[in-house]
Amino acid sequence: MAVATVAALLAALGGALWLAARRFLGPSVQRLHGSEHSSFMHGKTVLITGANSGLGRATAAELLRLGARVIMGCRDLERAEEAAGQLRRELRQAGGPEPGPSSGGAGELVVKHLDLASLRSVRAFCQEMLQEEPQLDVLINNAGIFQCPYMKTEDGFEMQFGVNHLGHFLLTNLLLGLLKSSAPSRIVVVSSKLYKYGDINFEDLNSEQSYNKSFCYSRSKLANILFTRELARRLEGTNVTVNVLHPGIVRTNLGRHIHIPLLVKPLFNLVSWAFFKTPLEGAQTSIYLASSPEVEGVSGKYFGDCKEEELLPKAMDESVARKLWDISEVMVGILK
Ligand SMILES: NC(=O)C1=CN([C@@H]2O[C@H](COP(=O)(O)OP(=O)(O)OC[C@H]3O[C@@H](n4cnc5c(N)ncnc54)[C@H](OP(=O)(O)O)[C@@H]3O)[C@@H](O)[C@H]2O)C=CC1
Ligand SMILES: CC1=C(/C=C/C(C)=C/C=C/C(C)=C/C=O)C(C)(C)CCC1
Repeated sequence: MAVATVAALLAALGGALWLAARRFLGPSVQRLHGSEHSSFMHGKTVLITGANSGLGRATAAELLRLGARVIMGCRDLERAEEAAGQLRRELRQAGGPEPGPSSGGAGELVVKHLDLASLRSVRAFCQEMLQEEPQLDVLINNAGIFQCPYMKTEDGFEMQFGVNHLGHFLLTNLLLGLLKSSAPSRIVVVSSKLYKYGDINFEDLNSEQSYNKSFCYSRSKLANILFTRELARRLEGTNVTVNVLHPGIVRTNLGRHIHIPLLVKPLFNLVSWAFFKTPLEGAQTSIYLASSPEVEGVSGKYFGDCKEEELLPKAMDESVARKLWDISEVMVGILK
């Protein structure tokens, strides 16, 4: 008995040491543009949805470091201002570009209210953008909600489809004119590998007949990819590109709706700490698509770990993409 206990303790200790070594001694994140500050994105204005947390926050931090002017489109202004304050402090401490009248916007961070679960909010946000912003070089559709209980948006859409797809669909469409007049410009869409388990059921897009939270998340992420491919087709010849990515499995707040019993939570935390990407690691493909000259002119493609990847046929079905576009236009009330 004593031998078994000692063996179990030694195994646990060995496991913990191995995990710690993996985290601390493993390769640190390979930053795309080096660890030094640069003016790579100087003069560019970037809008990131959901930039107060996780991948969006890490993407904002890196693009600021590269000299961009970043607009954070967030639903909770208090959380957003808190994140913005931290980002500004981090940038200052690291000696990044100091925003001011002569900086040309470099390192400037702007917070704006945007609730993607409300078409009214999306419209008001875009109106403000069009009034105040003379240019928009990069739009990053990053915000997302994962496996929430059945809920509806202000306009009666199932929440995951409403926020992850429809809110961003309206946002992008209302900002297209500004993106076109700022060309060359880019749109980056954050999807997920879990798209593989989704289907577009046109008969019940709001999941009123049956709701499966995993399936609905996957469906919304498949919609992100179909939207990207249809938009790329529509944007041919405009010098506005649109690409979609999966970030890998990343330790963020996305799992907030997953219920884990209190007693096993520390174990889940340990596992996610050891095996998930950090937000900075997960954000690399978003940063790459937003800023790298390597993808200039590339459009309609799917990326992971900063490389193009193949899609399943269901994500490349042009007739489904067109039908989804048409129905989404009706759902969000875009008048032609
Ligand atoms: N983490 C992962 O492993 C993976 C993430 N992804 C995708 O990455 C993206 C970013 O998620 P991640 O950083 O992980 O998760 P987080 O939960 O950390 O960030 C999500 C962001 O989206 C915002 N958001 C949620 N609902 C709305 C809304 N109605 N209006 C405006 N903003 C909203 C959140 O705001 P608030 O803080 O106020 O809630 C938050 O800022 C998502 O699209 C997700 O699907 C894809 C694959 C894997
Ligand atoms: C980080 C973390 C959690 C897990 C989150 C997960 C598992 C998120 C998965 C997201 C994926 C795979 C999204 C794909 O699009 C827990 C266990 C909730 C609590 C401990 C901290």
